Amino acid sequence: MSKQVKFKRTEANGDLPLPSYATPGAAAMDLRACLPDGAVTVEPASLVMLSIGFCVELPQGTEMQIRARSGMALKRHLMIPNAPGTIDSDYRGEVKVGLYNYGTEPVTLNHGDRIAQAVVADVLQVDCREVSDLSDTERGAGGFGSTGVS
Ligand SMILES: O=c1ccn([C@H]2C[C@H](O)[C@@H](COP(=O)(O)OP(=O)(O)OP(=O)(O)O)O2)c(=O)[nH]1
Ligand SMILES: [Mg+2]
Repeated sequence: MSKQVKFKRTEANGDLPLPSYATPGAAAMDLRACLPDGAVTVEPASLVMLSIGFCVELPQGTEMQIRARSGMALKRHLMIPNAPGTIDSDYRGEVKVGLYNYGTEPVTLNHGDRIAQAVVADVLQVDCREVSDLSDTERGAGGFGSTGVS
């Protein structure tokens, strides 16, 4: 059985449907903008924080990742600066999406527009232990392109 995520509607959200998966195989559920005043315009080089109209309760051991929808990011020039946004399993506040307009034109968003998508994923919370030596590997300390380009 799939895990359950609880959504609590905010006072400002009278009508938005629950986030949902657009297709049976979708990895992420779409999140809509809750804009009680109807619309918001994001000016170039400006950031808006939009509510999705719900608070969430995630199962312990999971997180929600707030990711850009490709069309929003690549065609409408609205990116999520803190991508992926992290929703902790113990967070009970309103889920918000930050959108930054990196284009040159203002972008208007309307109430109910699908502004982002959310993946719920398992997470490991580990014990952090300090040591004086780490195990040897073929890579060692090589990184940042050390294995070549092509
Ligand atoms: O895009 C986001 C990112 C975060 N949050 C909420 C849920 C998350 O559980 C909480 C804290 O987020 P994060 O850990 O990324 O922020 P922080 O700067 O580390 O703040 P804190 O000290 O509260 O953890 O803020 C959102 O609503 N949207
Ligand atoms: Mg944090």
